[in-house]
Parts: sequence; structure tokens; C-alpha cells
Amino acid sequence: MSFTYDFGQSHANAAYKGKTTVNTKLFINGEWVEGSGKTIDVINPTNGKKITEIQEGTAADVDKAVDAAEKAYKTSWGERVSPAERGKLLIKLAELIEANADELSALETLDNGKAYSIARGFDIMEAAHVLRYYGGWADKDHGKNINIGPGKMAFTRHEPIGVVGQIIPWNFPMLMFSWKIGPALATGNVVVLKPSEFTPLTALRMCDLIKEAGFPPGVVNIINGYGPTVGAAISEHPRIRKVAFTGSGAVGRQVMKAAASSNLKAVTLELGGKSPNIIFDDCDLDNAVKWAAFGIFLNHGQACCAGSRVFVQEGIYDEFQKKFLEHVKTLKVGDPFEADTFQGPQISQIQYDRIMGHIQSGKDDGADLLLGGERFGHEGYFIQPTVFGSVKKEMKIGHEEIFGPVVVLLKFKTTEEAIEAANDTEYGLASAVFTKDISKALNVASRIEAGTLHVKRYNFLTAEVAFGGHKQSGIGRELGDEALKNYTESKSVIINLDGSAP
Ligand SMILES: NC(=O)C1=CN([C@@H]2O[C@H](COP(=O)(O)OP(=O)(O)OC[C@H]3O[C@@H](n4cnc5c(N)ncnc54)[C@H](O)[C@@H]3O)[C@@H](O)[C@H]2O)C=CC1
Ligand code: BAL
Repeated sequence: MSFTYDFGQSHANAAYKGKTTVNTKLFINGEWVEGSGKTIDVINPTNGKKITEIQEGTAADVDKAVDAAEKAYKTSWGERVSPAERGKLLIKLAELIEANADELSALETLDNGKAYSIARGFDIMEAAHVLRYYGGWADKDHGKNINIGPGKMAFTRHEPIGVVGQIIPWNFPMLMFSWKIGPALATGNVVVLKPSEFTPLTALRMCDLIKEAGFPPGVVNIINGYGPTVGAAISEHPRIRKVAFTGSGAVGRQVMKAAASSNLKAVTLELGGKSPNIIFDDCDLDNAVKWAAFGIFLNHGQACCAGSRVFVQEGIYDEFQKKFLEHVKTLKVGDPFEADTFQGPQISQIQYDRIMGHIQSGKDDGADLLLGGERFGHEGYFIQPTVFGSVKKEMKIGHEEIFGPVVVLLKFKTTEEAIEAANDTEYGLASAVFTKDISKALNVASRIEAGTLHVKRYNFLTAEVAFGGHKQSGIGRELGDEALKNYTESKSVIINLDGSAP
């Protein structure tokens, strides 16, 4: 079961005019295998029509994948292969992504609705960057020697955990795939991964490239399916020793409970945000306006790190608001295959309805609707870029994650007031500060409760820099060398050098 899509024929404006063929079965032990017999429709968010259907996996398929992964771990991966060899394969996979970047970008755009120019310029190339980066780490994750005195020595080894489960969302399908498999494979683990049921296509296409790169069968296994079945089976599996999850806080809690009540597997969670972007009177206003818009409207607001609360100091508030609205009106919404489109559709009817519900609550609560607030166009799940002013924290749009193209502007007087308001949330993922005063920026940096603070920019996600949340935005860090810790067990080896008796 596979499907072929001809971009040249279906999208006159597509930069990529070729075809793609995606196998829509499950990928276990390096082979395409049948699922339960049931299928999941994959919907094009640009028009709401079915693109294709994929096979639905079950808990029994997760079992089969774990069997295959365990076998691979014991025979052809883990500590049976040199770290340098693991690194070589990851770098080969990065090269294959780059060689197929146009096709993968077009597929991501079709499945997710994100602008092709952004998929090509960021998502796909950054996924390759992440895999190359972790390929480089594979033979550099060293333990250490510890001096414990004469006649003895001690050292630590960083060993792989074994079979790891990974559950990813739909907002950055290829990127989240790379964030998950990169550090796991570099450190010698084997993977059972569930893509989002909304955006499975690039993960499935990646299976061909994983085979082509030369990874042994069973090292990466991909099980399509729904959260409460396949996702839950991964979280509660007794032979999966670690689970990494990205998605909603509600499901993150379920994953953690399942991990605790099964085999106490290690858990990392990358959850939501309501991130503050603090803009001081002394900033470069035009730059701040552009970065603030990029901070919220990138990926149609479907980013956990989106700068969705923009705090503007009172001296420039009116001018900022005027320039911000003018700039947002220039961001093109529409067909994601058009070269100059910035914002495409939301991922699904469910997300569209959720976001429109938030917008309605903002209107009902008396916030000033300054821009947008309605459907864009006549088909698909497009929403106009929406800006609310005069928002109070107590309003639902002032404190709940919206995960859509909706931003709230809030006025502040003093630095203290801005920091207090910015931290007045259970989230703590990202943040930003715009000021020309470096001391002020560093003061804010040290006091903001968030995993990332940008100074004079927004949304910088790169392989080298750790990413993750304080408070209820998550547990653990992805990216950078910090992610390697998620996938290794440290073993202390203590040696009696002279063999003396106790
Ligand atoms: N942190 C992030 O990057 C993301 C955050 N979200 C947040 O979540 C909200 C809802 O979006 P959803 O698609 O419903 O997110 P979700 O949390 O339901 O889905 C994320 C992943 O978890 C899986 N999943 C669902 N139920 C599960 C379960 N019981 N056990 C294990 N896995 C399960 C899904 O199949 C998907 O692969 C969004 O509005 C947004 O606020 C959503 C996607 C990504
Ligand atoms: N989930 C990782 C990147 C983001 O959504 O902002």
C-alpha cells in the first residue's frame, strides 16, 4: 500500500514539480508491514480533502516493533557497533534529507499546510542539521575518570538505555522526528516512534531514507496510529525503558502516569507555552515589530514556543501597536505552495474550532479586537492573523495557550511589573526581550522563568542549543549536548587496583 502524488500536476505554482511516493504501512524491522486492517484518513488542511489513507497500528504492532528493536539492540546496534559507525549513518541520513529536500518540503507542505518556502528553508534543512549534529556527537559522549585515591580507580560510562519510545506532534513533523531520533540513535538506542495521526507522511517517507542510509533493520520502527491506542501502548510498554513526548500538557500527564504505573520508564516532556515577549521603550522599534510578528505568526501560531503575549512599555505602546498592525497586514496568508505565502491553514478542523473558540472568548470578555478574528477564505482551516489589545490576564486569551495565529498585546510601565506579569503563568517555555540596554536584557534574562530567552529576536531553534520548559512547559531538554543525557544511563565502575582484601 503506497500512494504517489504529482506536485507538478496538482500545484501549478509548486517550486517542486516532481512526484513523491510514500509507503503507507507500518515500518517494523526494516520492512513495510500490514497494520490492523483499519486505516486513518490523511487530510489536506488547505482544502479539507483527503490526500490518502495510512494503515492504523495497534498495541500488538507496538509489541512487534519492540521485539524487532530489542533484537537489533542486542545484535547490530547499541554497543555492538562503534559510536563512529552510528555517527556515520546519521550523517548519511542528513545527506539523504538534503538530497531529497525539495520533495520532503513539498510533502510536508501538503500534509501540514506550512508554507513551502519555510518548510524548505527551515524545517527540512534544520532536520538534516540536527541529524548531522548528533552524528558528530556519536563518538564524543565521554564518561570521566574520577580520582578516588591510591590503589583504586573509578570511571563512568555512558551507556544506551535500550528500546526508547517517542511520540511526536503535527506542528513540526520532520523537525520533531529529527529531534527525537538524532540523540537516541547517536547514543546507541533503538527507537519505536509514533508520528502524529494528522501528519504521518514525512516520517513514513523517512523510512525509505533510513533503509537507504544503511541502518540495520529494527533500529528505527514507525507505528502509525492514534494516541489512546498506539501512543498509550508505547507509554505503558514494560520493555520500553524511556519515553519522549511532545504535545499537550493533558496528554503529557497521561504519558507520565502510564510510565509510572508500568515500569517506571524515564520520561521527557515538551509541552505548551504562553510565552512573553517584552518590548521596552528603548528598543529598535521597527525590528521589534517584525520579530514580534515572526514570534507569534510563524507556523500559523502552532508553535509551543510562540511569543503569544507581547508586553509593550507604555512610552511606545501606541506607536508599536500601529506599526505592528501595519506589518501584520503585509504577511501573506493563503496557498502554502505560493512562493510568498507566510501563513497557511491550521492543521485540522479540531484546531480551527479550538482557536475560533478562543477568539470568541476574547470578544466576549471585552478585549479589543484590533485585527482579524475571522475565517480566511472559503475552504480549508485558514484563520486571519488576529491581534487583541487591552487584554487582562484574567481573560481566557490572556492566560491559556491558543496554539493559533492569535496574539495579545499588554501594556506595562516598569521592568519589575513586566517581569512579574511575564512570570505570572504556569508555563515557562520561551521568552524574549527587546532593548538596546544590555544590562536590562541580562537582568530580565536572569529573572524570567523560561527555558529560552531571546534578546532582540524570536524563534531561534537550532541543533546546538538546548530547548525545553520550566514549570508546566515540560521536563528535560531536547537539542544540544543536554539531550544526550536523556538517552544514556551512567554507570560507575570502581576498581581495586592492587586486589587488596577488605
Ligand atoms: N508542545 C507542542 O509542540 C505541541 C503542543 N500541542 C498542544 O496540544 C493541543 C492539542 O493538540 P493535540 O493534537 O490534541 O495534541 P496531543 O497532545 O493530543 O497530540 C500529540 C501526540 O500525542 C499523541 N497522543 C494523544 N493521546 C495520547 C495518549 N493518551 N497517550 C500517548 N500519546 C497520545 C497524539 O497521537 C500525537 O502523536 C494544542 O492546541 C496545543 O496547545 C499540540 C501539538 C504540539
Ligand atoms: N515543539 C518544538 C518547537 C515548537 O513547537 O515551538
